[in-house]
Parts: sequence; structure tokens; C-alpha cells
Amino acid sequence: MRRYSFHKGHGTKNDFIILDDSYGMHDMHPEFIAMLCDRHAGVGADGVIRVVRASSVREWDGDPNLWFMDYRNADGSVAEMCGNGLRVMARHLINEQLVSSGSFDVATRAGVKHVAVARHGLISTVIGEARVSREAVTVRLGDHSWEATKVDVGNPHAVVFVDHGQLAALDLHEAPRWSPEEAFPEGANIEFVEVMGPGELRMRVHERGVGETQSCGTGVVAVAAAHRKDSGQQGRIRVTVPGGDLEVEFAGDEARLTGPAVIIGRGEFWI
Ligand SMILES: N[C@@H](CCC[C@H](N)C(=O)O)C(=O)O
Repeated sequence: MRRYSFHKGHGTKNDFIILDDSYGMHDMHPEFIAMLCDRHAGVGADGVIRVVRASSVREWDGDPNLWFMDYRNADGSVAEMCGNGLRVMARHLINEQLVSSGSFDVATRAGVKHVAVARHGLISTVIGEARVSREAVTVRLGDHSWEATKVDVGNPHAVVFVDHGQLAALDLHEAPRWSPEEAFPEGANIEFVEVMGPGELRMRVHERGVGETQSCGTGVVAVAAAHRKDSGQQGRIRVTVPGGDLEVEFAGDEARLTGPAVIIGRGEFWI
């Protein structure tokens, strides 16, 4: 049996277990992650963020001095990026004085992302380009089907715009399906969105490797990018998710995501 210390945090109620592992000593076996994230038998979370020096990450060939966000979904699968996780990891690095200022870069499997403390203690993250595809994808949930927009935010997303009043009634206990299957060979995060007004969106999400979550930062960027492409919306886009509000701004095609990031405590577990 081993003893581990952890921190727990969330960004708009998308919650994470944070494991400090500077030198890459932890074994991130999928069963270990799934057990940790189990809300009844473990600590419980939507995912695990392993905070590791980039120099200790075999597949990383960029700046070795950065901190690397090694993100795992609750089922133990690896994800390229996590928008809410990035803010929470930034808050953790600042709190633990693992960085020397409030503005720095973090390495992820989707490249280097800049983070900075913003107004009212929110954290702003440069997520980069959200690539909106023209490829036709159909999403099905129960008896409904919709044409969806495929968006690549470093990780895969399908964005479905639903009619007014439809969002709250969706049953996301069931996993949405898509066709053609080859559209997302690695699986997908599926966002359902209602347009409330210009630049005002409401979203629910079924995350790959988790199920329905209270928020998804990369999902929020995906829906903002799809909305901007459809409507020509300029300026700030506010996305309300079950866990709170997030804002997306674009500079050219580059998306910046701003929102809260909270560390709620720390503890130890034995496995
Ligand atoms: N909740 C995250 C996304 C986490 C990864 C996702 N489930 C995937 O598998 O791509 C976010 O805030 O972006």
C-alpha cells in the first residue's frame, strides 16, 4: 500500500484531483485513476491532473523547464487538454509557489498554453485556435438527432445547437452517439447549446471518459467558436454551464477562456 497526498479543486464545478509529481514517479495506471475518481469508493472527481516537470515527460520535446499538465479523465483515459483543469492547475502552481509570477506558460499534450491571473482573481488562459470543421456529423440522443459541428480544441468536440427550451429536458445519463463513427475515432465531448441572445449561450456537456459534467472549458471554447462562425458574433461570448459562467474572447482565431479556479483543500489517500 502507498500513501499519496493530493489537492482537490474545481473550475465552475468541473472537479479535479491534483497530484504533485515533479519527477514523474507516479504510475498513472487507468485503474488507479478510475478508483481515485470514483465518487463512492475513492476521492471522487471528473479527472486527475498530474503536475509534473516537462523534463520528466517522455513525449515532450519543448521547453523542459515548464510545468506539464498530465490530464486523465475519470475512467482513466488520457486527454490532450482540459480548459477548466488548466485554470485549476494554474491556481495550484500559484498557491504552492511553484511559479514566480501570476503570468506563465504551462505545457500540455495540445501544446504550450499561456495563463494569467485576471480581474477579480479569475484566471485567463490562451487556449489557441478552435478549428471548426465543415464535415457533416450527426449526433443522436434518445429519439432525437441533430446536425452537429465538429470542433478541434486540441481535444475533440461535437457542438449541437438545440431549440429553445430543449436543453434542460435532455437526458445526458445516456451517452450521445454520432455518425459517421469515423468522425471521432478517439471519442468526443458532446456539447448541447441554446442561444439565449447575442453572445449569450447556455450549454450542457457529455464529456468523453466521464459522462455529464457541470462544465467543460474546452467545450465552452468549442461552442463559442461554432456560434461565432454561424452568427458572425464579435466580442466577448458568455457561456453559462450548470456549474457557473465562463467567458471566451477571440483575437483573430485565437481563443482566450476566462473563469474561476478554486482549490478547496488537500488530503491523503492510501492505495
Ligand atoms: N473538462 C475538460 C475536458 C477534459 C477532457 C475531455 N473529457 C476529453 O476527453 O477530451 C475541460 O474543461 O476542457
